[in-house]
Amino acid sequence: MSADLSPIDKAKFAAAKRATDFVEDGMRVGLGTGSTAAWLVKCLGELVREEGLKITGVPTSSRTAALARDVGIPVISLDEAKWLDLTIDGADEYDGNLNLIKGGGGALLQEKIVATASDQMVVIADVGKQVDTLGAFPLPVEVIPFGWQTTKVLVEETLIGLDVLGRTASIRMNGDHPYVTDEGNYILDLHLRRIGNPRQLSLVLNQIPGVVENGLFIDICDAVVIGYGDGRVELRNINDGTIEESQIDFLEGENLFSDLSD
Ligand SMILES: O=C(CO)[C@H](O)[C@H](O)COP(=O)(O)O
Repeated sequence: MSADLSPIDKAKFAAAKRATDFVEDGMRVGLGTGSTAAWLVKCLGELVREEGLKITGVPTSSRTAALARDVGIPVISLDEAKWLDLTIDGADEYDGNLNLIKGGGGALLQEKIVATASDQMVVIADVGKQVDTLGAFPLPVEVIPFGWQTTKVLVEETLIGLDVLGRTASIRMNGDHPYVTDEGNYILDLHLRRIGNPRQLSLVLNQIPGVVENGLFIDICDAVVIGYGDGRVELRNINDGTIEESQIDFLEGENLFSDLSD
């Protein structure tokens, strides 16, 4: 059955499965959003249903909340949990310092709040997300709908003085209308190509009126689990610099592979 999965899905599954090793009984766990995080939620659901793992999940989007409930993970809000032991989430890019671009799935605001409210954040990703310098992936910036076109101009003008290669922003669309986030906001995607100073960019963007949050995660991620299509996984820990390698057996996912939906 695993032969039906694309190499990229196998890599995502392998990273997600390995990341379940971080989850222990009694933990409050932030559940990320996206196709890699969906594998994690499915793997955790299986552990809850079949091995009696006792966790409480705090989802980072309405999509993840629905999936978590579907697979049997008890779900509470961040306000109910207040603080989390661990968040596991995907990413659009990660660099050597484990700084991230997130928000390709439009959930960056809840994802950043939840990850920041966690003792530990672990990113799960296929190796294609690894970059030397952030910025090839368009940087998502969540803005309030009121005056968004003015905010877009302000954002583009702000980029002029910064260490980036591209300086245009586009409004993310859903068919004929702007894409609307779970918080009722819009997303501007910034086409920067190269971000020379992610920390500075993140600070500057968040000072622009109308900007709610940006998709740069600086000093938030503690470890990344990198999956490969052949089942190999690498765990890179930013705090102690260690790299651990292991191998995931795809037979462990047989029951999950019948449903590939996010
Ligand atoms: O930030 C995100 C959603 O807002 C996702 O984590 C990111 O887009 C990666 O998604 P995928 O695992 O589907 O590649």
